[in-house]
Amino acid sequence: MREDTAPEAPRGRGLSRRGLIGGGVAAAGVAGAFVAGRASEASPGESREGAAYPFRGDHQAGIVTPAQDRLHFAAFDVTTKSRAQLIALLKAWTEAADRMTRGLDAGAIGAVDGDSRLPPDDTGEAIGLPPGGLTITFGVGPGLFRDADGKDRFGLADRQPEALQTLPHFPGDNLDPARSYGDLCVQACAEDPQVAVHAIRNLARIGFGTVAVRWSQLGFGRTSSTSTAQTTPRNLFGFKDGTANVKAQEAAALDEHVWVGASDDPAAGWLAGGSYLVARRINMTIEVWDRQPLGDQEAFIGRTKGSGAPLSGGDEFTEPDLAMPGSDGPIIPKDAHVRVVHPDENGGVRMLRRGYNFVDGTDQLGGLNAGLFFLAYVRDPRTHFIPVQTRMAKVDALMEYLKVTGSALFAVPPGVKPGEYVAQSLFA
Ligand SMILES: C=CC1=C(C)c2cc3[nH]c(cc4nc(cc5[nH]c(cc1n2)c(C)c5CCC(=O)O)C(CCC(=O)O)=C4C)c(C)c3C=C
Ligand SMILES: [Fe+2]
Repeated sequence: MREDTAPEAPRGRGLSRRGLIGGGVAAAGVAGAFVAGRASEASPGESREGAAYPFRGDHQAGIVTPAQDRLHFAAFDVTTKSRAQLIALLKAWTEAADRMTRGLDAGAIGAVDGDSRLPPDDTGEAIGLPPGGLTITFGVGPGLFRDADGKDRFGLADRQPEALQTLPHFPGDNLDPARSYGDLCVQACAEDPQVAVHAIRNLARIGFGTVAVRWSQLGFGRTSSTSTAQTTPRNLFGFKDGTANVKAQEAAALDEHVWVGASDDPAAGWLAGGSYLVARRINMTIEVWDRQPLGDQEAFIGRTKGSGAPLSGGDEFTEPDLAMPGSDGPIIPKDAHVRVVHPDENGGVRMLRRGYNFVDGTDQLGGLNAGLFFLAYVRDPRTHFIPVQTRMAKVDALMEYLKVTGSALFAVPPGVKPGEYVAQSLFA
């Protein structure tokens, strides 16, 4: 077995590296901050195929990191009863994730250099590919703490955050349990779908016998910007999405709305510097939407389809004027999405959205099985998500075109410091 002694300076393909040509990847720094763009002239705030983001830092990468174009998200059930085995898995996942985000093979031996009588410690489909801006973000679900009968599973029950509970049933929810919940989650984002899939596949492989994939979701065409340097992408309704998102540059807003504070929950001090991740698989009835007049589509959203400007005027980044009168009530209708979810109508709360479009083939009627895989990071789902979602489900004009088929909530531990493993503070 060969040791990979210099992971920061990989030694070529067979040397457990995938596609490194030159340049370097810094070993330390803020997780998710831009480190190096080898294949391109990427600048801070932009995400490119050659980019590599440090896995370790104060916060996990993949939250404020400029949203990459591709997603593979997986939720896992923990199948072991052993706390030691669970911790061993988290250590192994940490090591593999750290390596893969550098563009290295998941294991030190690699996909093709090992003993031919043994399975390789990397699956090989990312051979030759650059790091692809890969970030891997881990979360823990309510089921990790207590089983369905409320029994403590791993001696963690007294550390379960108050806010980490199964989300309530909302009007419009049509949940498939096979697309919902989970004890652990992994969000892999990259510019190349093969890099994201490779990451999830190898983590699932490493977890064999300890965890089992419960559900997973592929996504494309990020439906949010998380950096002011990014242009705003479009969702499958054709509208710019992410304009008013919380962005990486808004340090005060991140502290107020995204990062869990040290005194937020006395039982869950381990989560300080982390966040909560809401995942909702939202099917969109594309074909019905496509038959709506342009003016109606814009009224449902509250913004113009072309520029993304609010119906009250200005450009994309002009604040909506919710009081401006129109010919029949306010110019931004009372049930328009941007009004219903606007902070001014929701006690000032904001969220960091990081969703992706999905198309999972066609349904039985020949319609696209498509929609938005909604991901949002919030400081507390009880204040920052549940009330907004409740209001949306009751009054939002968009709801007629949406069906929520999957739902999950995870606590996302703080960043992994050098020498630590992911979620170490939970087990300390
Ligand atoms: C409960 C939270 C939200 C869900 C669920 C949700 C679903 C959803 N949204 C769109 C399209 C757009 N959303 C936009 C803005 C926006 N959406 C939410 C929350 C949820 N959306 C918030 C908090 C905001 C920002 C509001 C603000 O601060 O002004 C927009 C406008 C552009 C933008 O600001 O991003 C669009 C378009 C769809 C299609 C959808 C479900 C499939
Ligand atoms: Fe929205």
